[in-house]
Amino acid sequence: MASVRMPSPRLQESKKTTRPERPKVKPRLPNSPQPVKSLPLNSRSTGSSPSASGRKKVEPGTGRKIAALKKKDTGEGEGNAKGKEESPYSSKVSTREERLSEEAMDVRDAGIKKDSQERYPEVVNDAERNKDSPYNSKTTSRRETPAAEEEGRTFYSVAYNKASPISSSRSELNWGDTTTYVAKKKLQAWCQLSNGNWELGTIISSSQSESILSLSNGGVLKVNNDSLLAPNPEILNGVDDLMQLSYLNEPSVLFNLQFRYSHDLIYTKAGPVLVAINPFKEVHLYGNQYIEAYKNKSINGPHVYAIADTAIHEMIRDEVNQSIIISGESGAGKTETAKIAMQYLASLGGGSGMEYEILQTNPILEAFGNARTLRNDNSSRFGKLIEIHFSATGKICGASIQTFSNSMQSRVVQCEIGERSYHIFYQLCAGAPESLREKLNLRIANEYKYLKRSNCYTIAGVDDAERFHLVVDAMQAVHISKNDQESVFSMLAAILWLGNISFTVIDNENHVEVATDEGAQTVAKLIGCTLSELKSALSTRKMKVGNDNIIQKLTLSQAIVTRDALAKSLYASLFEWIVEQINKSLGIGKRHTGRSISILDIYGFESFNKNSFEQFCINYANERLQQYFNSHLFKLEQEEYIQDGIDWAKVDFEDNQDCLNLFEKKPLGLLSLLDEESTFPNGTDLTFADKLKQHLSSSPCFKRERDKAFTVHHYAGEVIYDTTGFLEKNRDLLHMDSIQLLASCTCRLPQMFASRMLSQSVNAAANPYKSSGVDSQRLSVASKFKSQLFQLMIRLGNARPHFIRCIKPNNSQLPENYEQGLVLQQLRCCGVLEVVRISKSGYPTRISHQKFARRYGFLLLDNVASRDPLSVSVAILQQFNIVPEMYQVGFTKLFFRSGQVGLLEDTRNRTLHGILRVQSCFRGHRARLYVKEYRKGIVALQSCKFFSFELHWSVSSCRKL
Ligand SMILES: Nc1ncnc2c1ncn2[C@@H]1O[C@H](COP(=O)(O)OP(=O)(O)OP(=O)(O)O)[C@@H](O)[C@H]1O
Repeated sequence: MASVRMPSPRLQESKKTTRPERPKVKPRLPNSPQPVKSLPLNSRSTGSSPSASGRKKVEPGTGRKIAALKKKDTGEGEGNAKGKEESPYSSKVSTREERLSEEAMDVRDAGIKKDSQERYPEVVNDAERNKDSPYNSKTTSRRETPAAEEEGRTFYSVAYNKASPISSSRSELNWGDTTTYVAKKKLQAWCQLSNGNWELGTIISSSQSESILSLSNGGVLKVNNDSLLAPNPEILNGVDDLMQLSYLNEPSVLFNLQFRYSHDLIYTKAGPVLVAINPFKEVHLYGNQYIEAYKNKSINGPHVYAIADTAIHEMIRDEVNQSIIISGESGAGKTETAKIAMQYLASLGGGSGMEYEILQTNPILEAFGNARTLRNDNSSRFGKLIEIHFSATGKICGASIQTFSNSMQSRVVQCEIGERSYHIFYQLCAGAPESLREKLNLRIANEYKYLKRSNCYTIAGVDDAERFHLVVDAMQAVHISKNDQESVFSMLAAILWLGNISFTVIDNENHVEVATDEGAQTVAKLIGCTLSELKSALSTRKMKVGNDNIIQKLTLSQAIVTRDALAKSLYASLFEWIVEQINKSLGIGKRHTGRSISILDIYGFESFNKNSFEQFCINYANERLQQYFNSHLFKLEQEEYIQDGIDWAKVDFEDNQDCLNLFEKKPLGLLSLLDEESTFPNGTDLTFADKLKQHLSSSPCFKRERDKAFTVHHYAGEVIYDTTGFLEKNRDLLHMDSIQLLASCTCRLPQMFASRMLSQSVNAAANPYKSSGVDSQRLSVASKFKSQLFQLMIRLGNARPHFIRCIKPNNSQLPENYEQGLVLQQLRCCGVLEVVRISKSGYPTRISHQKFARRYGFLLLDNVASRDPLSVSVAILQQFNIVPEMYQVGFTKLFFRSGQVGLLEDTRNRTLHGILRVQSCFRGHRARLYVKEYRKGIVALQSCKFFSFELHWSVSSCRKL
């Protein structure tokens, strides 16, 4: 943890010159008793208050508008809506006397409901129905909900009480010294269960150190008081920005997201970050109606559209490039989110036809770069940055795509049981027309050994043949000619047939010869070489020893490695070539302004039971992105503080430079040592692991493990890497004989691939990590990845970022299933909790002086009617003895440390609660007096009537007589 205490020359300068004088806050007089209109401050009632502590104002009506759009989309009827609005309060049956005594309470509840519905209509209505919500605990009575913000309401005076200062140690709720109160009021708190999940429990008894809580399943739990965390007021359930939470602890963040997710509100802001939870089902949040609504600003709740909208407007207004950085683990929804953002940009910047081409790149890239994995049926095995360029008038005029991959090609020859190779292979086998099938000698997928190994050929609900036609159409749209398309399909078929090539052992030393079968013959035909050239390239190796050229026969295992390396290399080159063709087609038009919006869809941090080279590269990339993310967030915070003239030097932020040094340092960093070991002919995964332990043990982010493993302390947690396969994957060698084979082919694509490989190996000669011998060592995979990453960081550095963090709620890819532990782990990994932490360590709650004065001014003893909001605010801070470290007074706003406003809010609520009690007592008393008088009057009247009746009776009886 690096505590950043930078001198702020800009701040100091502004202090001298432009800065208006900051209000002087009188030092607190610790021992002077302060009469304050409140109940004890250290305690809070059952977590419910209409807090306005949030930094951002909730847009009134946003949810209602979303709900209205949803209804329009789904055709939901009016009756339903009415049903939803039914209040549990309206059905309450009570006697007149009860109603009289509860009048004050009813007014209060109505206030809350009105306030809630105005602020979060969709959430409040649903909340009432959602009995399973952890917030809707049965033990929490609505009657305990404190009063709402209702400025116009008149209150009577309240009992005075001595104020307890809000101490710095109480930034989170501390139960220690409020035990009796806590137990008596049935307060709630977050407690962690043995399975790691958090639950909201009701405190039934509490001592100095421990509390006993009752849980929703009827069980009880004894926990240490220190482990209890404060819940947020109920009114904050489902807020659309986590920063609005008074208590920014993990369970509160988790449950707020869950609350929204359960209402199909999959997007939530975490300050500057958009959190998107994968619904794994169709949610009615997209389409033209929504695009129009976001465009017209008639709704502005958190959404990918809102992010894209901000990006496009800021690009035009400030003439600054923008980037939308989407990350998350596999299956979290990054690719879908990227498509949604592209859809919005295409809709806003469309008109030239280019937007259609850009959208058509998706089916191509998905076909060639996505595959079914155990975690995602449509998993992208590469990262991509799509940069969309705009003309001066804000119209799309071009785009370019950059891809990032670390050994994506290995999937071509091997993938796990139940997974698939790249979609395009299955699409080609299923959808190629007859003429193409004949030309390529195509078979069905399960006749190819490369596809057969994982024993998975189809994906539920996906028609590969149909997809093939979509890919062909998309290729057409991005101007890949019919000839080129055919060449691409020939390469794909050649790769498949390569896998079917078999070898015959010809001597005792296990040397082999390529069998002259259908496999070899078809490959030779498809790439345009002779059968003998192919056979020699796959079964022999030419070597130069001194001045002599020697031909060495390969053993079976060497031949298989050579064949597979050729297949992988062909696929990697083919993918690169396709991206290049797309880029040519999307080439930037003449009306280019130099302004762009880049969408980055990149794999998130990964930590599995077994972590290999792929996770090593991915996590390294994420460390870089995290540093960028942190420095950006920190910068944003800093800007706001400076703008308001407050001292921002007290904000800490997590610096991951040590971890980056561990990866990047030369010559003794993980990447350098990996490249060095990869070039040693005798280097093995074990010698690599030993070298790491020998040289890097002093790094704070490195830990030795047994055998071939080592641990890295990443920003998102510790990951144990197993070095098995590291060297081979990093070398990604292609035998020079194979390159020469491709160079000698008559077909255009293999020729082109070969010349590129040769030029890369020439360039690599200038690289200190070049390989020796005749093998073509292009740049090592890790080095190539690192240089791609540096290019990416340069591009991002020139743009203003917008972050979207995708979260996978469960591993089964099922809707309505929210696994707390899984979500929490991702929130940590993707930096959402870091945002929250940075905010917590700074001053996350910001309230304008006007709003603060209006909300809390009535608590002051003095008459403040004539005073300006700033001095009212300062007076409130003084009266409540809020410790100066807990807040800063800005020019326009007050900045509070986390939890401070929650405490102030409690005071306000208790005060209002007291007022209501006094009101109800008074009204009860008045009502009783009234009833008494009334009864007296009736009795008097009745006695009169009785008298007159008696008189009447005696007169008429007399008459009868
Ligand atoms: N907004 C959404 N609405 C509906 N379904 C979604 C949404 N986002 C994602 N999904 C579902 O989740 C699946 C996985 O999403 P996606 O492929 O975008 O994940 P990813 O994060 O890109 O994964 P990977 O890193 O493996 O490529 C999609 O195929 C889709 O079924």
